[in-house]
Amino acid sequence: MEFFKELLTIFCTTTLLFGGGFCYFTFLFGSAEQKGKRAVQLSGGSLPKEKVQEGYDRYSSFFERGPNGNEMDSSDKVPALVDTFYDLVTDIYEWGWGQSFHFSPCIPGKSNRDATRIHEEVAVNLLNVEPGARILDVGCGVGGPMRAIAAHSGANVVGITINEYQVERARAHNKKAGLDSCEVVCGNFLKMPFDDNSFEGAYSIEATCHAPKLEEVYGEIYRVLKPGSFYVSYEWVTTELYNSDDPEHVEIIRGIERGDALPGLRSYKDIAKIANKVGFEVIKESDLAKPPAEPWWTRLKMGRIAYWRNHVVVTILSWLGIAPKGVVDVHDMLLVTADYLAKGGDTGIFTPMHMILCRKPE
Ligand SMILES: C=C(CC[C@@H](C)[C@H]1CC[C@H]2C3=CC[C@H]4[C@H](C)[C@@H](O)CC[C@]4(C)[C@H]3CC[C@]12C)C(C)C
Ligand SMILES: C[S@@+](CC[C@H](N)C(=O)[O-])C[C@H]1O[C@@H](n2cnc3c(N)ncnc32)[C@H](O)[C@@H]1O
Repeated sequence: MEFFKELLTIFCTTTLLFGGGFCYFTFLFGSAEQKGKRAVQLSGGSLPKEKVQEGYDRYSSFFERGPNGNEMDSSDKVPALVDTFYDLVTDIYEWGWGQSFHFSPCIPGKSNRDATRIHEEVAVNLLNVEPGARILDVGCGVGGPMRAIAAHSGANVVGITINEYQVERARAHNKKAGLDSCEVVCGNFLKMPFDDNSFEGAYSIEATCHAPKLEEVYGEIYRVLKPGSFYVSYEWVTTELYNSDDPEHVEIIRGIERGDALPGLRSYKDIAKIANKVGFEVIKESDLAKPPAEPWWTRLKMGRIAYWRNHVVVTILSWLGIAPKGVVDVHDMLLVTADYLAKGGDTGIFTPMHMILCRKPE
């Protein structure tokens, strides 16, 4: 009898320890840095749970076909694929990165959250808009930048994203923040549902890199801006250090494209030419990653241990049937992507913050 009692005590203690440990791991450690999502809430966006694996397989097979091993070259398919990509990654991004889906230079003594906000405020400061002005966020994600920019500038921000799930998330965050100066629309930025000359400013943060032809999205932004107003963009580009004859460079850039749903990274040299082509005057252009800015990829590298912990959390949750099947593959893809992005930063061949400031002439 005594023996059974002891056995029961050992069993209960072990269960408690393991169960408690797992919950702690998942709910506390596994929670979003900026409290957007928790590990147990990971979903496949607008995709039904049972379609997540299929969505991932469809996404990854795109990069195994076509010229250069990248079927994203056939541009009419890109918006739908980008939409699927954001169904797959939005929750993981929010969980592991926060509500702003972009990089920013590290600022010694400041948190990642502050450095992110400052990078967003830099963009709207360049637009020179008055409080109450109507401005456009091209490719707004779940609205991290939009909320920071509306609060900082007093402008009314309209965001557009192709992904329905992001619209839902962004609206919920806006409501929670009590920001009625922010509005979110679901649509394609290559064909925007807005009138000509209807915005007093526009910005895009690490979003137009998804456009197969930059002139299409820049042309649309030009159309909806009022004459005399400004547009600022943070572009993902290859830098002057990129050498297309170096197989290591090519591998890094392909790795970035594959893990970030990009139809093909452009060279920094193309951006101003395209802006001019659609009618913009180019006021300023610079790579915000250049010194004295501190490396933007430090944050990615610092997170490596956390990403491996996340891998364990995602694997267990998927095995328990809490997270959809397929989430493990998506997370694995992001693990690899993080390495390619950090290599792009280390070698200096890639920047996610090539800034261009344009003006629509009067
Ligand atoms: C602008 C774009 C997205 C940029 C970044 C916000 C994201 C690029 C790579 C993403 C991540 C990589 C590793 C993930 C990690 C394995 C996981 O555990 C937690 C989330 C990551 C850190 C995730 C977060 C977002 C990124 C940094 C592109 C798409 C144009
Ligand atoms: C990396 S996220 C950046 C989001 C936001 N700018 C931020 O910094 O948090 C890219 C965004 O561009 C959007 N996007 C990509 N292609 C699009 C398209 N054709 N039309 C509308 N939005 C698009 C995605 O849905 C996503 O919201």
